[in-house]
Formats: sequence, C-alpha cells, structure tokens
Amino acid sequence: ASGDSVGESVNYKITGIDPGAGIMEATERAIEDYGLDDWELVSGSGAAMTAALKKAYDKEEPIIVTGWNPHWKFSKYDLKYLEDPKGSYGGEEEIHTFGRLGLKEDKPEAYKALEQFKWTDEDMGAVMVDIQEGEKPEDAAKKWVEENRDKVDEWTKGVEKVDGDTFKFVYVAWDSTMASTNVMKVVLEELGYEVELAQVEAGPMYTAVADGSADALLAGWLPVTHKTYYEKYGDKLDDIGVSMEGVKIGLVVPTYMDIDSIEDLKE
Ligand SMILES: C[SH](C)CC(=O)O
Repeated sequence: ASGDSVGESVNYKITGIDPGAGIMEATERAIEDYGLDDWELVSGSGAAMTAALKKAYDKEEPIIVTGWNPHWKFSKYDLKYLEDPKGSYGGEEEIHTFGRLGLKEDKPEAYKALEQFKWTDEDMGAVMVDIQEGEKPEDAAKKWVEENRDKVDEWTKGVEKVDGDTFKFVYVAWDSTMASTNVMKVVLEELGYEVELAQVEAGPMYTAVADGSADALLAGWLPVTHKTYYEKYGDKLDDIGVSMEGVKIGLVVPTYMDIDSIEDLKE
C-alpha cells in the first residue's frame, strides 16, 4: 500500500545474485553498516535477479537489487544507484585479468593478448545487450569482434599465432563476464588456440586459476568487490592487467521509487 515504508513495500528483501559474488559480501556489509536489522539479502543468480527486476518493473512495483555497471539493465530500464554515504560498496572499481602462475612462460602469445585486452563499458554493453536479446554468447562475441576489428587488432598487435594450443577460461555466469570471456575466446581462437570455457561459481573460479587447473579468469573486480578472494588467492595469481576501468557495484532501484540513499531503507 502507498503508506507502507520502503521496507514493508519489498518485504524487507534485497534481491541479490549468486551467494559467492563479491557484491553479496558488500551488501551484507551495507546491511550491517546502515543498521538494516530487519532486512534480508536474498541470494539466487544473476539471471534470477534480472527476472525479478523485469517482473517488478513491468508492474511498476518496488524492488531493490544488487546491481553493477556495466550491465544491460541500465539500457533497458530507468534505474538509479542508491547513494552509499558510508561507502560500504567502495567507489570506482577495475576489472583485472588474472592468469595462473607460469602462464607467461607456457603460453606467451595468449598472455600478450590478455595483457593488451582493454575495452570500455560501451564495448562490453553491446555484447551484453545482444546476448540478453537472445543471441548465443559466442555469436554475439563473434559479431562484436568483426565490428571492432581495429580494437581487436590492438589486442593482438605483435602476437604470434599458435597451432592448436589449448586455453581454458573459468567464468561465473555474470552477464558482464559472459561477454568478456566469449569475446576473448573468439580472439584466442583467431590466434590458433583451442579455447575451453568452464562456467563455475565465484570461489571455484579463483581456486581453478590459483591451483593452475585453468589458465585465466577475466572477472577480477577490485579493489573492493573481490577483495576477500584476492586476499586469499592473490599470491597464487598473476595479475596480467586491467581490462576495464570505471566500473561499480551498489544497490539499484527503478527511478519510480522515491528513495535516493541506502539510509532511506532505515525508515
Ligand atoms: C559482476 S558482479 C559485480 C561480481 C561480483 O559481485 O563478485
């Protein structure tokens, strides 16, 4: 009912994603920091979160989700981040590429391409929107590579081709990571690699690169989102480089909700 508090209007629930995601740890921290004692963070998956967002948005009902940029939801819906005056979500983040120790010696060509891999949220957004609109991730990636040959040529500048070497990426089914991992699969295949993609949860994504059973991951969100994973595994990872700057995480709501800050959830 309109007289309800924002908490009552969403049954004091924040709709999250997979439990291992760093944004979930950051949201638990926000619940603590802002004293949101009656509130519950509901875990699920990236897909379940966007399905719940669509359902609420289409009926202009209140909903609060764990959100991040880049993400196609911002081009599909009118959304806003809740201000985070206590800084529970940190500030601007970078997406790092982490390789297993020894990768530079074993697969120098792939390593150099990963070092040179750098793109913008618009680039990634184009792939994400195509996937969200029904294109297979690999087809959306192929289309982007063909339409952005100049950028891809920068990534592969000075990189020798190989003949059938294997390469294994691990990734979590976050829309942003599916876009980057499928694009780099196409790029490494053009260099002659046999590329395998393994979809895993966030913890296993880090342990696979740390124990060397996978070659690389493209979703190292730092300094805040994956701080815990980096503290645990950082000494067993090679930080190959930053593929994107200026990304962010936080709580996101439709603009039709008249709240502006995480503080407003306290009422
Ligand atoms: C792509 S999501 C911000 C990643 C995460 O929360 O761990």
